[in-house]
Amino acid sequence: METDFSSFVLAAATADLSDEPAARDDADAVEFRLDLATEPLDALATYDGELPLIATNRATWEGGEAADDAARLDALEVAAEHDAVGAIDVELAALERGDAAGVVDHAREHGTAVIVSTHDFEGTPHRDAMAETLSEASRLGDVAKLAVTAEGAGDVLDLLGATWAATTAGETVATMAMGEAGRHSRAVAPLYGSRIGYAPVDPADATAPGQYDLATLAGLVERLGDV
Ligand SMILES: O=C1C[C@@](O)(C(=O)O)C[C@@H](O)[C@@H]1O
Repeated sequence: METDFSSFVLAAATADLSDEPAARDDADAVEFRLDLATEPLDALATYDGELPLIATNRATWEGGEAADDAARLDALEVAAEHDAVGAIDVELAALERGDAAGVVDHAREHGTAVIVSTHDFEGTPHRDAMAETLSEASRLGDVAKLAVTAEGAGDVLDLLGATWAATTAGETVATMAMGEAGRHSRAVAPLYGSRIGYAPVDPADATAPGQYDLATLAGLVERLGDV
């Protein structure tokens, strides 16, 4: 069933679907990193957990481990057909290169939401550039996701500003600043409109720099949301 991103979705990010029972108390979904898993399609085929899945098969050129070939996108298509998969994640760069349009169409035919993502592992782009990236991604998918690398609090402010501006313009976005300086963005970005947070069940299994563990992020988001 298509995942609804009209309110915040906390995703337990993992390469191992056997994490799902441990994530149930705190997460709304599981992000299954196919690129980090062994035999991911077998794991998907036998998945019988309660939480809906977000299927991601991140290419090496975007910080993941999947080879840049047709098999990467084929696996995402297979994932999109699975009932438990409520959303797939496709890189904006793959869509701009013209590789991934078929995956998006396929997901839509199967009632699966599409997250269009961009990662900057070097820094935080200028606010105008972030705004442009988010609006282009939201034109192509259901959620526009932008993960940047913050070097200081100013970078986080820029990201939060871009998040709020996009949200008030009617875009559905998910944003986070990677790295130590950006860590708190993961807790506060939902207050500015970010609709997805990612956290590993076990901090040793982080899928990006600066992530909180799942229970910590769930607690922070909940308490900040109460104000
Ligand atoms: O794109 C994202 C966001 C992320 O990079 C993060 O910073 O939490 C973690 C990834 O697993 C996920 O696919």
